[in-house]
Amino acid sequence: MDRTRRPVVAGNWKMNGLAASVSELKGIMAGAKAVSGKAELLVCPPATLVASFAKTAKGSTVHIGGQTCYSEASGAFTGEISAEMLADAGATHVIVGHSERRTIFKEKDADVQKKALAARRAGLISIVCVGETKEQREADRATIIVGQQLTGSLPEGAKAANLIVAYEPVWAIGTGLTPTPADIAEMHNFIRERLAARFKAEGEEVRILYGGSVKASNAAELMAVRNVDGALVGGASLKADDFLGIANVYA
Ligand SMILES: O=C(CO)COP(=O)(O)O
Repeated sequence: MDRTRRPVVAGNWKMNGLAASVSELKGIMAGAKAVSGKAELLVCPPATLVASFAKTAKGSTVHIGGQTCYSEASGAFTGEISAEMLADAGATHVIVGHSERRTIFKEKDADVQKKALAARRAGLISIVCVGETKEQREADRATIIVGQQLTGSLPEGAKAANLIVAYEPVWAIGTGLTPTPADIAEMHNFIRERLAARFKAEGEEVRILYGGSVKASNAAELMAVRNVDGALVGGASLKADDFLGIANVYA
């Protein structure tokens, strides 16, 4: 397993979770001790829970993040939440450019890049998501698409301390399907090369997460792939036991 970079196991709760879900966060905090020192744990609940979760997790080894942010710091943008607001609520990270944001909310690479820059302005670490659709992979265009997304979405001058990349093939999200370890290795190596070409030494240090149907039963195999520096987990992050089953790969 590649341990030159500190792994991150991140949970993206998507539009799931109510106040009572703090019990799952507490369960994650209790189990986090086994992996602390070896991997970073991050929970990204819906925006309504960021402040309370950050308060609950304060002093623990579990970080709290947002799932998106707007590029402006404040103003007449009804319904939006800025990176500064997430930071003020206690978040340390924010996911940007998730495929659901790109598809359902029509976010373009340029929007994602602005959000990543906003995250940096606010002192947050951005997790920039990229990934191809099934049709694009079948047409042998997966690396072309991911290359374009990286070019358009990553902020200039990124440092490993404020950027994480997540490779999430759209067809693997919530489907139970995953690429083969060989396909993941090929894509993560490609992303690493692009990061190194653009950000030089910093690009070698940026963590590259894999996301898409990660669960406890496949985590060991997927996390063992070269240049896979952790996981971005959807469905299996909602229950503490499931999430810890993945994180424990690094225990
Ligand atoms: O979209 C994801 C994480 O951001 C992955 O979701 P699943 O783990 O449910 O496939």
